Amino acid sequence: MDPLDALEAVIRERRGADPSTSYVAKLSARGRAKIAQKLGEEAVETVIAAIADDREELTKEAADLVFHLLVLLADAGLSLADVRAELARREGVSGIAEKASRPA
Ligand SMILES: N=c1c2ncn([C@@H]3O[C@H](COP(=O)(O)OP(=O)(O)OP(=O)(O)O)[C@@H](O)[C@H]3O)c2ncn1[C@@H]1O[C@H](COP(=O)(O)O)[C@@H](O)[C@H]1O
Repeated sequence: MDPLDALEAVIRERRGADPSTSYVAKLSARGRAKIAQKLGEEAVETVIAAIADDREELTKEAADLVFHLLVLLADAGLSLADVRAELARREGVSGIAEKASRPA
């Protein structure tokens, strides 16, 4: 199984766990605004690592960012499948536009 799909499944399961033993449950219990705030903080930390050209830190912050995005998506009842479908739709749209702009 893809590691992101596996993490998404764990997050869905842990949302209902005991907040004293689960970070996902604890954060989810604090509500959508708090989850979104954490995502924003991780995004800022990712930007700082990128600007500092610190590849090791950027990798870690990117992992934190993706993890918190998955927690937010789960809270909103959305999934990676929804994001993949949107990306595929855009790829389809741009693919059609690219073909249309090519000379016959
Ligand atoms: N991948 C992660 C993961 N990445 C980051 N984090 C947590 O995200 C938090 C971010 O750090 P911060 O210092 O910003 O946050 P904090 O101080 O804990 O919280 P605040 O009080 O500041 O809001 C840390 O507590 C990290 O442990 C994660 N917590 C859990 N997972 C995975 O999620 C799954 C479920 O975890 P549990 O819900 O804990 O069982 C497991 O597979 C875990 O490996």
